[in-house]
Amino acid sequence: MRIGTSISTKKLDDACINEYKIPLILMMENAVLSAIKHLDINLYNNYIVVSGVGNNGGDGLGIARQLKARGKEVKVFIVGNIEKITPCSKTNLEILKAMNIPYIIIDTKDENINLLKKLEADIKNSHVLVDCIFGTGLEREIKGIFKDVINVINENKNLVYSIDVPSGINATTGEILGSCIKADKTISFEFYKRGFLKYETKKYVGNVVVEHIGIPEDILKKYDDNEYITSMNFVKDNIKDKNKFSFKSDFGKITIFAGSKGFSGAAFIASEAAIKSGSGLVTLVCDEDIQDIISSKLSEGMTANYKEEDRINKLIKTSNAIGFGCGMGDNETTLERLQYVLNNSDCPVVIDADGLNVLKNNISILKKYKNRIIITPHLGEMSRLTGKSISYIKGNRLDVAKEFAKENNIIVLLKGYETIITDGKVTYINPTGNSAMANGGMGDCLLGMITSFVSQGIEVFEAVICAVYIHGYIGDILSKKMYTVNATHIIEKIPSIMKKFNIEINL
Ligand SMILES: NC(=O)C1=CN([C@@H]2O[C@H](COP(=O)(O)OP(=O)(O)OC[C@H]3O[C@@H](n4cnc5c(N)ncnc54)[C@H](O)[C@@H]3O)[C@@H](O)[C@H]2O)[C@H](O)CC1
Ligand SMILES: [K+]
Repeated sequence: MRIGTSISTKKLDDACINEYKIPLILMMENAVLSAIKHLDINLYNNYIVVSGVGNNGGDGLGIARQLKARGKEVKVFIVGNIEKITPCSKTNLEILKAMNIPYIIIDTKDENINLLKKLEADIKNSHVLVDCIFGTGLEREIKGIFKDVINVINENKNLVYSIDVPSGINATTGEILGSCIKADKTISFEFYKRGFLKYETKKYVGNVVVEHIGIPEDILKKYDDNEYITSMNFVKDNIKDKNKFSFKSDFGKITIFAGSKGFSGAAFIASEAAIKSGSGLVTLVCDEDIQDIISSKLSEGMTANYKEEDRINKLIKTSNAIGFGCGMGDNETTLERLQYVLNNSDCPVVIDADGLNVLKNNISILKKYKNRIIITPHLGEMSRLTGKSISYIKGNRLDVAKEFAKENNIIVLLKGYETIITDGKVTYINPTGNSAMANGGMGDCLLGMITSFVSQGIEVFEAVICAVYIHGYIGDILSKKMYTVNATHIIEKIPSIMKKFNIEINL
């Protein structure tokens, strides 16, 4: 699914009108019919539509007409300077008049206390309010009567469904411009709006659905911002099929550097996750004093310790992918080991945890190893790497991740709700995963999965995207029945869920 901004929406509109001669009113009607599908008309009978005077308002007037045509009770409020109504909205208003659908204008010029009271009373007698005050055209702080109307809706709300965006959100940045509708559901058109990715907007957007409104694919491609939400089909298309002539070397030989005294669990989880994700040969390199404990648990994996220099050199040279960092310790030795691995390998290297901690004052070393490093920081690690505060990164996650990836020629996976995966040019947002998974070991499991996926012949960037998706997808399935989902629960499920993704494409 594509992510877009107010600017991309405007570009699409212009291209449809000018290049493809598609009249705006036609796209508006497509938007109206798409929205109707999500207004739960089988459940409810009384609707209120609150429209502005822009095209988002026009969508609302069309929705009111279509609801009426389906036998629903509809009351319409139009807020704003009616003289400034856009041509398409005006057309829809004329049709409403002709159909004798009642509407009330709350004009910016008038004294409106009584009308606000009327709105409040009508909301109380309705089932659903459809919010069409502002869409992607919102451009400044909301004040006066607009703010009053939004407050009345928020204070008296029954169910609120917002069209395209909850009125009050800047669709591009996610900034709340003074006041904003708190929607239960947002029915957005063509793009998942970039602004919805900002954590602070989650309480305003509710559930988001994105609907197509008939914009030709050529135009969408032409104005693509290269930012997407990962879809299940993307993952299915990229999971490799195992054919009957395969050998274990075809499915990725990997080495994982992880663990130290007191942190053997991290090493075990990362290695086990890699084995269960389908790597043919997994070797864990760890400190000698934890090697035996891990060996006894890791039935299908091999282990080596740092004293076995020749073996390690061979492993580094022959691996299809290397995972590095979980539970290794934030110290000089870890940094030396990381540099050794990077200097002597030429496969993709996935770096997490202490592998990232030791990089915090040594970022420049990444630049030497073009296009084959994947870092997987959470917000705290990203803050240490970039020197930017956690709150700044939280508010600008997409841009911070993209900039860092571009600057250092690496793939950045910024963990969190809606994990970001970017190489600086193309960006994917992961929609799977949940808070039941927020516990120790989950990052180690993800490192193992990513390293394994990368080793199996899927393009590196795509492999990372798929691993993150499946990791969260398993968590989502398990969390339906489990209050807490641990890394070991995820690991157990990897083979059967991967099969599910794989079978469905081969049916
Ligand atoms: N291709 C598509 O995606 C289509 C989208 N449609 C819908 O159209 C809106 C965007 O419409 P637009 O007319 O550009 O903007 P708005 O309706 O959001 O409102 C603009 C309107 O409001 C005024 N304004 C802006 N900020 C403020 C403010 N803070 N206070 C008061 N007034 C403000 C501005 O001056 C304009 O008058 C999109 O979201 C979709 O819902 C169409 O359906 C066609 C296809
Ligand atoms: K809206």
